[in-house]
Formats: sequence, structure tokens, C-alpha cells
Amino acid sequence: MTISTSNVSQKQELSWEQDGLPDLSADERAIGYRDLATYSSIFSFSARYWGGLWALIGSVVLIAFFAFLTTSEQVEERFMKWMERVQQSSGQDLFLLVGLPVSIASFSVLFYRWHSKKHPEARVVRAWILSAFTLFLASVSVKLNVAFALWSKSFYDAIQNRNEPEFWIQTGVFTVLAVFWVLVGTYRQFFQQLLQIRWRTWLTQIFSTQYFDKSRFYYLSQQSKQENPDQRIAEDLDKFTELAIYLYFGAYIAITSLYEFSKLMIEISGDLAFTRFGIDVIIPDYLFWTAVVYAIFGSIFISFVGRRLIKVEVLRQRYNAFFRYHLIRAREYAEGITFLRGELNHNNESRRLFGIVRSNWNTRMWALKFLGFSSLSYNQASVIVPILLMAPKYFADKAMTWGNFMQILRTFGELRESLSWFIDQYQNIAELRGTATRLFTLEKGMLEVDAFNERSPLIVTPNNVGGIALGHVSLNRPQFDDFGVMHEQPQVLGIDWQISQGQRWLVTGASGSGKSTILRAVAALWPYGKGHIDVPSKGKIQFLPQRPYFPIASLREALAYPAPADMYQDAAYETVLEMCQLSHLKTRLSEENTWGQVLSGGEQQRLAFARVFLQRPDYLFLDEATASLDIENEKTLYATLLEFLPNITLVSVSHHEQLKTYHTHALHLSADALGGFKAKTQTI
Ligand SMILES: Nc1ncnc2c1ncn2[C@@H]1O[C@H](COP(=O)(O)OP(=O)(O)OP(=O)(O)O)[C@@H](O)[C@H]1O
Repeated sequence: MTISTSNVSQKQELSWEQDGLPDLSADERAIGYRDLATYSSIFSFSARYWGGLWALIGSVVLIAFFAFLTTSEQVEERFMKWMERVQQSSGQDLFLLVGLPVSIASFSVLFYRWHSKKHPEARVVRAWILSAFTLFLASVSVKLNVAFALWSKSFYDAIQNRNEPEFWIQTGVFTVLAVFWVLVGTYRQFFQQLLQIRWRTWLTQIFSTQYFDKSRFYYLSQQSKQENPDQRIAEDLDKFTELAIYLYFGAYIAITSLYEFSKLMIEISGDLAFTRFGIDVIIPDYLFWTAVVYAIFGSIFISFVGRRLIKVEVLRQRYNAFFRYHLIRAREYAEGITFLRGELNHNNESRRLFGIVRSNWNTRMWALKFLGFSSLSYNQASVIVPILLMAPKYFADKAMTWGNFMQILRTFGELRESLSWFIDQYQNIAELRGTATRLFTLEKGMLEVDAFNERSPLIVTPNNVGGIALGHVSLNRPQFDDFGVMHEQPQVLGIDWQISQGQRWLVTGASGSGKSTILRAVAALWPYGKGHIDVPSKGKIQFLPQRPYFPIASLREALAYPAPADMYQDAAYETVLEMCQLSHLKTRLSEENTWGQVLSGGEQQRLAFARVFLQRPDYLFLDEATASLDIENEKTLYATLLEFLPNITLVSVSHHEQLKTYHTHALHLSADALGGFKAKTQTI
């Protein structure tokens, strides 16, 4: 190929990096904090997977139960006693102490697996068991952290005292603890992920089913300004489940650790006594209180700094989705764009949309910078602050060992970490709220679509009479005002139209008069208007739009769509292709392709007709379904149709006069004085 008129790269003089960043503050202002999903709505949305509202109470009980097990000293004592008995026992006792619990645990796991396979619908049971198990592992990891803090005292004391045997014993203890820690940590993560994919699958099933059910995906764009609902189903559900699970279990660990390490800290911290200005001051458990005050102030400060990030995150997802959608559209309309030489426009639009992405990133970067300054300084300060706090006591109190020192340091760190959990998770919480907001708006949008459609005074009822009847039907078209609110504008007014079985109607009228809209109304896809439409309850109705749809699949599947390909024999496929002068495609039945793009417009329309011959409807509505064909091909197709399905009830929308021969009646739309269109019927 020698001619290339599109020269996208040469026309771009400035690098995109040099573009000024658009001001997006209006978008940010448009999101009110009150519009963001509340914590309670996030909780009740999450609870649905675990069985609804009761799940909230159930989870509190479950968490309290595990928290009690984790923090109870009695449980700890019993465990230690059990360990001692295991060490001293042999033979039968050992089996009772170790073998029995292990057998019960293994049996439970096997039973669980069997039950899951047998009752895959027992979602709630499985969710609870998995959650309980993950909580158990979380509890164990908290206990292990406490054990590490206790270990550090013995270990460092052994070093300070140059006690070699003790040093090796403590090294052994560390190894055992570390092995458990790795095992528990890894399995906890694994089970969290398992829970996540199950929850996500369940949610995706619900959202996707709702989206496609009752053609909601079709109405959404007409009735509300829902941005990229596809992204919400594909990405936001993923993000939501990931973050929610991470945060729920994280919060549990933070709270139980907080309790455990507070207890330990109070035990080991001691009081601080000093005299200033002649006054004796005693601060009881001073290290504990300093850690609390330190972490709380840090949290408040950092949450204040990070507040803006919530909005920026919401917008980031939105802008990225716009950019991606723009590129997807280019792929869909590749030919239309290249014929018009619209590559440059498209690239410029890419540049504009990406400029928005950049600008948002820039804001995010700055917001994160402030957050980074604050949280990193806080983290660094946390290294030295406990040492400085302990120093006076260490120098004054000769009984304080290096082991004590290290233990306090470790405990202070753990305590601070659990207290500052909120700080570390600030961005995740922001993201979770943003994601939840988008999911809730999609859910709300779908409910609004239902409510709107149910309220519609345009009633479509299936009847047994046969034929189709429109009585006092007026149709409107939806239109958005400047505030994004939908209004209805009159389109076709006062239609009274009887289509008896076997009649063949030709619908004509100026472009944009509302011919397709009438067909949409008969297909019960148009809730905008009023009146009654009776449609046959028996018999197959098929609609052929101007631009037929073919899935990206084999030609066989594309023809059979929406029925499965094995519904018809290959001979049937070949016959219908021949009937539509598409014999050259007979050898390509198994080929997978994007048929909507590789076939010519006329070929696509003929292929849609082949689908009609395959599926043999009783009522057929053709919306300019032969508009791309030459006169001869169009005539042949109509002749074949009437020969093959002589009793068919046919409604064709067309601008082609020559089609009159194949029809018995006509409906014409003409402009009326009120700005809409009116319908007139006659026999041909
Ligand atoms: N989904 C929609 N949302 C809003 N307006 C719509 C929608 N679909 C169609 N319209 C508007 O309704 C009017 C009638 O459209 P319709 O497709 O019924 O016209 P038509 O008579 O079939 O035109 P043509 O002969 O050009 O196909 C047009 O002004 C169109 O812009």
C-alpha cells in the first residue's frame, strides 16, 4: 500500500507531556462526602453474602467469640497444660491428646469438602465456615506475635548474659515460632483469597444477571447517566471484595492485637516518676499511654491530610474508564473512523482524555505526597520515640535488662501498629468507599430503571387473539436536560393500528419520524409513551434491526444466536445460506470471527435473513433490514421469504417503494401540526 493520508504522528508537534493539565476541581466539588457510600451501607451490602441482616449480628458474635478465645488467659493456660501433657505422654495418651484432635480436624475438613460438593447452593454455610477458619488463623497469628514479643526478652537476655545454652534454646524457639508464623500467614492469605473469589463470583452473578435481565443494560444509558457500568461489574466488584475482606480481617487483627499488646505493655511498662519544679509526678503505665496518645494524634492528623484522596480516587477510576472506553470505541468503529480519516481526531481525543487522567494523577500525587510526608515521618518517628521514652528509665533503673528493653521496644511497635491501623489503611478505606459508591449507584440505577418501566403508562400485554393491536398509542423519545435529568419529548402521537395474522405491512415515513420507535414499542423495549399494545402470546416473534448483531464466534453460532449452535443440522445451515445467496460462506461454518466486522453490510443483512429462515418466526419485523442490498437482491430475498414462510405476519420498515409489491397494507408517518408525527394506515 503506497497511499497513506493519515499522518497522526507528524501532526503531533508537542509532546503530550507538555500539555497543560485541565482543571478538574469542579468534578471533585461535584462529589459530596455525603454522596459517598456510608460505612453502614457498606456493612449491610457485605452482609448479604453471609445471609443478610442477621449476618451482622452473627459476625459480631463470631468475632467476639474468636476475640475471647484469642485474649482469654484461661485458653492460653489450657493450651500450655496440653503442651506439657503432650511432652510427657506416650502411647495411648499421645493418641488421645494429639491423634484425636487431628483426626477430628481432618474428618471435619473432609466432611466440609464433601458437603460443599454435594450442596453447592449452601453458600451461606460455606461462607461462614471459611470466615470462621480465617478468623481462627488471624487469632493464631496475633498470638504468635505476642509469643515473639515474649521471646525477645529471653533471647536478648541470653545474649546479654552470654548464656550460650539458653541462646541456642531461644534460637530453637524462634525457629518453631517462625515456621508457624509463615504457615499461618500463608494459609490465612490463601483462605482470604478463596473467600474473596467466592464472594466476588456471587456478586458478579447477581450484578451481571440484573444488568442483562429485563434488558436493563439497554435502558440504563437511555434513562440515567450511568458511567461505564461494565467497568463497575468487571473491576469494582473485584476491588470491593478484595478491599473489604482485607480490611475486615485486618481490623479484627488490629483490635485483638491492640488488646493483647496493651495488656502486655501495661504489665511491662511500669510507672514514670520524676520531680519537676518541686512537684513529684507519677505517670502510671506511662509507655502504654504514650503509645496510645501518640497513635491517636497521628491517626487524626493523617486522616485529615488524606481526606481529599477519597474523591480523587473515585475520579481516577472514572477518568481511566472514559479513556479506555474511547479506545474500545475506536476498535469497534475502526472502519468508520479510518474512512473519514478521523484518526487524528481520535488521537486528539485520546490526548484530551489522557490529559484528564494525568491531571487527576497529578492531584493524587500531591495528595499522596502530603500523606507520605505525614505517614512516613510518623513511621520514622516511631522508631526513635519509644527508645527516647524508655531511655530515662533504662539509665535510672539498673535492674532493667537489655531483654526488657527489646521486649518493650517490640511491644511498643506492635501496639502502635495496631493503633495506627487506621492510618495505614486510610487509602484502602478511601478506595473501598469510592468503589462501593459506584456499585451502589449502579444498583440504584437498575432499580430506577425497573421503577420507571413499571410506572410506564404504555402497556404491552400478550393475548391469545393472534395478531398485534396498538390502541391509542403515543410514543415519546427520552432526552436529557442540562442537569442530566431525563424528559420525554413527543414523537408519534395517537397510533391505532391492527395487524391481523397473515397481513404484511410496509411502514414508511421520513427519517427520524419514529418508525423504528414503533417497532421498539411492539417489542416492549420502549417505555416512553402511553396506550395499549396487544402482542400474540403464541407464535414466535422475531425482530431484525438495521444493524444485526453477531457474536464473536463460529459462523454456525452466529447464525443460530441466541439459540445454541447444535440446535440445527449443518444441512440446515447450508440451505439457509444458499437461500440468501451466501453459498460462499458454507465452508466457513466452523470459522470463528468478528462477523459483524469482516462481512460487508449487505452480507450481514443477508446473514440476518438466513437466521430468520433458520428460526422460522410467525411474526417478523424488519427494520430497514434490506437497506444495504441492491434492488435485485432485496427482491429475491423478499420473494424467497414469502415462498418459504407464506403465512408469515410481516411488518417492514423501509424507504424502498419497490417493496410495496410484497406487502398488503401500509402505515405512513407524517408530520403533524404539534411537532410530532402521526400515523395513517391504508391497504395496498
Ligand atoms: N435511544 C434513544 N434515545 C433517545 N432518542 C432516541 C433513541 N432512539 C431514537 N431516538 C430518537 O427518536 C426519533 C425517532 O427515531 P427512530 O429511530 O424511530 O426514527 P426512524 O423513523 O426509524 O428513522 P430512520 O428512518 O432514519 O431509521 C429520532 O429523533 C431519534 O433521534
